[in-house]
Amino acid sequence: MPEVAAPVPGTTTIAVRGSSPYDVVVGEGLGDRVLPMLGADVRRVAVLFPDGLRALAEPVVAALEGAGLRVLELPLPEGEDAKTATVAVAAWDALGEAGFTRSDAVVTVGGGATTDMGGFIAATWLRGVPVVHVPTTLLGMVDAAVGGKTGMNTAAGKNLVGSFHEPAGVVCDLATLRTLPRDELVSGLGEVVKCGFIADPEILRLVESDPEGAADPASPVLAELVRRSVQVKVDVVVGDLRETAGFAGAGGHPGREALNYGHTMAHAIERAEGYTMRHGEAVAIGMVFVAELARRAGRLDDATVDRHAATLAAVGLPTGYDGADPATLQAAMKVDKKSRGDQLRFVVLDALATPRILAGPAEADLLAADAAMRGGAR
Ligand SMILES: NC(=O)c1ccc[n+]([C@@H]2O[C@H](COP(=O)([O-])OP(=O)(O)OC[C@H]3O[C@@H](n4cnc5c(N)ncnc54)[C@H](O)[C@@H]3O)[C@@H](O)[C@H]2O)c1
Ligand SMILES: O=C(O)C(=O)C[C@@H](O)[C@H](O)[C@H](O)COP(=O)(O)O
Ligand SMILES: [Zn+2]
Repeated sequence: MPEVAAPVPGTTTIAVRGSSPYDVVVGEGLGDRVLPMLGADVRRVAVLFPDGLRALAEPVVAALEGAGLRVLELPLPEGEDAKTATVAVAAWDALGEAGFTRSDAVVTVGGGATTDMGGFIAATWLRGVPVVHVPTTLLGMVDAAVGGKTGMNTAAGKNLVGSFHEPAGVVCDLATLRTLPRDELVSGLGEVVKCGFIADPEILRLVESDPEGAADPASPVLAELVRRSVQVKVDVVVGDLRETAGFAGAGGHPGREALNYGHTMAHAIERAEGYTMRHGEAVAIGMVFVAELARRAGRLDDATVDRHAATLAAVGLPTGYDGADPATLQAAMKVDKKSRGDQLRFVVLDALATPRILAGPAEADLLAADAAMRGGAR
């Protein structure tokens, strides 16, 4: 039985109390927290990481080997290049060759692309083996590693193949953010700001009052933003893991779909740009677009709409896009998972922290919001 690690001072544990409960720990120097999360029966672990992040994966590998587990290292391509069927097949082949069984597990070390793909491989191997995520980007910590959405892209679009597979635990070691390039950290702030708009306005206040601290891995402001954003995500997913509440009409709140705020347009832009734009940057633009759409549809007040671009720009996120034409973006949005038949469905705000669904918006409103998006700063 692995020993339970003593709490490190300054470490926060956020319990995810769903049908498969697990903890998200946030703090510094948490390398020893992975082992106890794996469970007592695990004999062998596949550690998946982008090849360029070997230095961050090695201490995790050493800790597992030091505890007597056998480790299979599986390097993945960088970033979005990992989220392909070819990479999934190669990983399944490697697990098969090594004879991985249900007493074995997966650990991911990397950004959201790595946790998405590693989570998908864990979800599909033998119909599901345990996975512990060690996110090393801000975006991975506050969003991708938590909540069990896993997946990859196909030629038709972003995240179109995947599954819900909750992790056995998530270790957010803030020390890993020190090597993260600033642009990647700022990209993660796109999802942080999203959490502020859909659920926790204190996040917006913290970002607006100290945008420098928000982007500084050594700042207590960033640590507080991580804790608050994880809490937002946890609160949403425990109520609607499989994203079905929006259709049950749960008091108008769209359930897990709320976390998709800004993502309908973001995923369309990412696809149009061949996945070269960072996800959090695309989400920032997507939120500006959908706030404008909500204004045009008479759903959201001017001050809250304008706050989107102001807050995002304060941390250096883009607020406009003038690439692919409106028809191309609209066609890409049609394959979004929120669509039903030919009808586009968007998460909009009716007020701050009041996410709701806007189904089948008027074509004139879509075009006006698109035009407004093209006027923003990149
Ligand atoms: N499953 C979900 O709920 C969910 C939520 C949000 C986003 N996502 C997905 O997450 C992905 C984006 O994740 P991301 O923004 O973390 O990007 P990413 O995983 O592509 O990582 C960005 C880059 O940073 C590098 N990197 C990671 N950690 C580092 C570190 N500590 N030091 C130096 N370099 C480091 C990576 O190798 C990569 O090159 C997208 O595919 C998105 O769809 C999933
Ligand atoms: O966890 C969720 O649910 C989210 O929607 C979080 C998003 O930030 C994330 O980008 C997610 O992968 C998008 O989901 P998708 O179902 O539109 O692929
Ligand atoms: Zn996202």
